[in-house]
Amino acid sequence: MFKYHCLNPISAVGMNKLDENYVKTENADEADVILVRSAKMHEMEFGKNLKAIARAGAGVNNIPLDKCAEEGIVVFNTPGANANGVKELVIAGMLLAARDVVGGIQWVQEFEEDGDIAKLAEKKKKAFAGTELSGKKLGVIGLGAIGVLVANVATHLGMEVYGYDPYVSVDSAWRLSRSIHHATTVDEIYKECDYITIHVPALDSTKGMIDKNAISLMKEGVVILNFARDVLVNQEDIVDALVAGKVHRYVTDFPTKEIVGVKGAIVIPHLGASTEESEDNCAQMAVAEIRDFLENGNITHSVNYPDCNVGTKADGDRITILHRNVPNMIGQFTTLLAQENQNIALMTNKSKKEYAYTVIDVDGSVSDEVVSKLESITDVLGVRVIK
Ligand SMILES: NC(=O)C1=CN([C@@H]2O[C@H](COP(=O)(O)OP(=O)(O)OC[C@H]3O[C@@H](n4cnc5c(N)ncnc54)[C@H](O)[C@@H]3O)[C@@H](O)[C@H]2O)C=CC1
Ligand SMILES: O=C(O)C(=O)COP(=O)(O)O
Repeated sequence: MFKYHCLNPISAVGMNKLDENYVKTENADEADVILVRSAKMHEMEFGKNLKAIARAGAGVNNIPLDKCAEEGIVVFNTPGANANGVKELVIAGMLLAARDVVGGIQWVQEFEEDGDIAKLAEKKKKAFAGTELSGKKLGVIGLGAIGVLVANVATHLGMEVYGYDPYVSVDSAWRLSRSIHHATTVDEIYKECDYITIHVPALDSTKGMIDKNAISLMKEGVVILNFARDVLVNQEDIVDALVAGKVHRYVTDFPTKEIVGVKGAIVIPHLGASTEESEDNCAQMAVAEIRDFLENGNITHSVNYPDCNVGTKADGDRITILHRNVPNMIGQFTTLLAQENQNIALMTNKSKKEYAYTVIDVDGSVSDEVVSKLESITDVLGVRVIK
């Protein structure tokens, strides 16, 4: 029996895939697994039973990944599961920036009842007119799940698309339309493009990347779209650029006290992934990941431990060990199991940066004493036996 706790509401389409072996708890301290969307977890203390955190979504900057790794907690996300939802809103954002659709709708709503709205609209409409996307240059920074979709669809709107991502994955590169211009520096995007959209994670290396220096390289009247994270854009600098007219529109999915109410800012209340489809996709993927991890020890889409898939367990016990990626760990595990007269049927070890994961299937059953001995090995961070 596993206990799960939800820090945000998670779609029932996913939650319904948890069977009778899973029970909900309102007490995070006793949970085996926590499901979360954007709730901030940095200040949380984690209970001793916690084995996994599943982020039903892409960005994991709300979760203390290293602290979790050190406490033997595997953190998962759901790559690509909400990318289409975000892509569609980015396109809407570009259209809202191109013409003053929002201003026009507000004007109609505020119209006094005794006037001739049809006649007045024809006089007034020039105030809300704009430009078309077709023929404009779009720069996409970050060609992951979302960036690739945005880049490809923009080509169908007649835009000339520039893409920049020095770490692009092979999968993303395969998915990218051949007509996308490969920018080798981010400055090329800043200098050439009429619309610039960012789709990178919030990391130390990306925070504040759109600042006054970056903006100074951009075209007069550029449109910047940020559906990734507020911290990627220096809030003071973007406000100054909007006030000065250098940036025509800043479309963001992240309200901050600095940007709300600034002329030229189109601020959306973090709706990128808030579609039925994205919420269902994320929840289903998150639940599948935690079930496979808790029931079989397999890791898929972890952001702090290596992925590792050894299939379902055979008749004997399966030992899973989370540990630091340092020499002689496997030697110590196998020596200990040999001393305990355990025959190893299967063994896999995977590593990712500072952390590693070893799965060992034995023919027999593992005692609590063996688990304690494994736990006491230096650099071991978590041991579990799946019976
Ligand atoms: N508004 C919303 O509701 C949503 C926002 N997001 C945000 O969007 C971000 C991107 O999401 P996905 O595309 O799904 O993630 P992803 O991980 O598939 O793609 C991120 C891409 O950024 C690239 N990258 C990293 N550093 C870079 C740099 N300095 N310059 C250029 N490229 C760089 C990576 O190589 C990768 O290809 C997430 O991290 C999250 O913060 C994601 C989903 C929903
Ligand atoms: O997946 C992401 O990174 C998002 O920003 C979506 O966040 P949400 O699940 O809507 O709170």
